[in-house]
This record gives sequence, structure tokens and C-alpha cells, in this order.
Amino acid sequence: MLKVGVLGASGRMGQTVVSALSQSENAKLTAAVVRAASSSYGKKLKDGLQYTSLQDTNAQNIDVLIDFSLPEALDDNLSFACENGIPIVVCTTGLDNNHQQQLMKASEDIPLLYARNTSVGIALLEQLVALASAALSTADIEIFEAHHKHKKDAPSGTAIALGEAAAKGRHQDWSTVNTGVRGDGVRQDDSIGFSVMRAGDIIGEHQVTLATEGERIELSHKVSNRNTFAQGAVNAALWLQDQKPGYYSMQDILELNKVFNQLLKQ
Ligand SMILES: NC(=O)C1=CN([C@@H]2O[C@H](COP(=O)(O)OP(=O)(O)OC[C@H]3O[C@@H](n4cnc5c(N)ncnc54)[C@H](OP(=O)(O)O)[C@@H]3O)[C@@H](O)[C@H]2O)C=CC1
Ligand SMILES: O=C(O)C1=N[C@H](C(=O)O)C[C@H](O)C1
Repeated sequence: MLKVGVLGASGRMGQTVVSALSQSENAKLTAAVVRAASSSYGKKLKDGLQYTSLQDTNAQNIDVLIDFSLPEALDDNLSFACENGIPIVVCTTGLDNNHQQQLMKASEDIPLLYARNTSVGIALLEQLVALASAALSTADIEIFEAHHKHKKDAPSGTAIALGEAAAKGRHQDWSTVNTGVRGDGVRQDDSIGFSVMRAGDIIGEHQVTLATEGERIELSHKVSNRNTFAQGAVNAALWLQDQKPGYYSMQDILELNKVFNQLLKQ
């Protein structure tokens, strides 16, 4: 039975992962970590555990960490994982270039899987977007995303991952085509822009549009239950426990590259 520590355990996603683990046959919760200043700190969970901070968490009792906290916690979370040699699935979004470098550095010492979206559907959508972008090499590409009103970062990590997949499909450098959230002004050729909605309790919706004169393709994905993300994260943790130190993604678990390469050869 895999012993899992959840970072950001009191949050929307943290609580959903705790609940998914309580029903899993292969993995169980052994640490629920929050800030020492959190209103949840010290409170009891259903199964006799209580919320701890990183400082009083017993690392010996954790095989893999799942991080659904916020960017400001990444540094401490990675230090804890590296110091104790614990593989980590990082699901936090809104990370900057400095955070990305921290992920790469930590992955030299421990197995690290970074997933801005742990659903199977988005892993597949990334491949479909790369393929469509390559095939329709002159189409204008725009990305729309909608999330609940509490979400802090925009555009979403998933929207950015889809933009990167579109750029990769055309062998473009993402930093030169990424236009961010679109505002005033005429569209530049090759630019990839985002539009963002924040409203109510929308869990997560993404749409990539590829438009040419006279027609357009819309590739979209909608999540209706946070358990989709939680199950994906638990599956990632189960997979990661057996890996060597390195930087992994959901694509590695699902082996979609292999499926697509075989398909394209036919
Ligand atoms: N990869 C994926 O598939 C998905 C990723 N996400 C991402 O996961 C993250 C969490 O989302 P969500 O659960 O909705 O957010 P919440 O705001 O509900 O939860 C955030 C958690 O982080 C904790 N936290 C806040 N500040 C700090 C800090 N400075 N140090 C340590 N912990 C802190 C909070 O605990 P407390 O305030 O009690 O201390 C809480 O447990 C976001 O980045 C989101 O984009 C979300 C859904 C899916
Ligand atoms: O904050 C959220 O809720 C979500 N965040 C992730 C992101 O930024 O892409 C994934 C998902 O869409 C939900």
C-alpha cells in the first residue's frame, strides 16, 4: 500500500485527494500537510490523522508526496522532498521561470512529475492540439479557459500547456508566439492568445480554436468533478514510486507519444 503525503491538504484539491485516497485499494493517506498558520493546522481528519505542517511531518511515513498547494509553498515543499528522498507529484500552477528551474533542479535528485492538469483528457488533448497545429500550419490559434471565481492564476496552467503543445506542433519557440491574455490591437500572424473567464463554481474548461478563412476547428475539454484530477494525481503517485530520479509528465504515464507515433506510421 503506497503511503501518500498530501501538501495543501486543506484546499479544494487537497481535500479531494484525501477523499480519493480513503477509497483507494493501492494507496493511503499518511500525512496531510498545511501551513503552520493555517486554520486547519492541528485539526483532526476522519481516520485519526491530523493536519501537520512540514516542520512536524514524519517523512519516514511517506513514500510519495502529492502537491496541490500554491506557488509560494513550492520552495519548502521541494526542499522537504529532496532532503528526505521522497518522489513528488507537483500539481500546482501559476509557477514562474524560477519555480520551473527549481523543479528541474529537484528532479536531479528525486523522481518528480509535474502536471498542470492530471486528467487523462488533457494529456490526450495536448497531443491532438500538436497534431492539428502541425497539420493546419497557417491556422490562427486561440485558447479559451474558464474556471471558478476563487482561482488565482490566469491563464490557467493547462491553457499554457496547450499553447506550448500548439507551438511545438509547428516547431515554434513558445516564448516568441505566446501573446498572453489578449487585449487591444490587431492579431499578429503566428501569435497564440488567451481569453479567460472566472465565474461561479466552474471546475475547469479549455478550448483551443484553429481558424482559417471560412472554417475553424474547436478542440475542447470540460471537467465536471474534481475527482478526475485527484484520481489522476493518485495514479501519477503510484507510477512515480518506481521511477529513477528525473523529470516526468502525464505523457510518460499514459505513453501517448508511443500511440501517436504508431498511428502516424500507418
Ligand atoms: N494539476 C491539476 O490537475 C490541478 C491543479 N490545480 C492547482 O492546484 C493548486 C491548488 O488549487 P486549489 O485546491 O483549488 O486551491 P486552494 O486555495 O483551495 O488550496 C490551496 C492549499 O494551499 C495551502 N496554502 C496556501 N498558502 C500556502 C503557503 N504559503 N504555504 C503552504 N501552503 C499554502 C492552503 O492551505 P491553508 O490556507 O489552509 O494553509 C490550501 O491547502 C492551484 O495552483 C491550482 O491551479 C487545481 C486543480 C487541478
Ligand atoms: O485552479 C484550478 O481549479 C485548476 N487549475 C489547473 C490549471 O490551472 O490548469 C487545472 C484545472 O483546470 C483546475
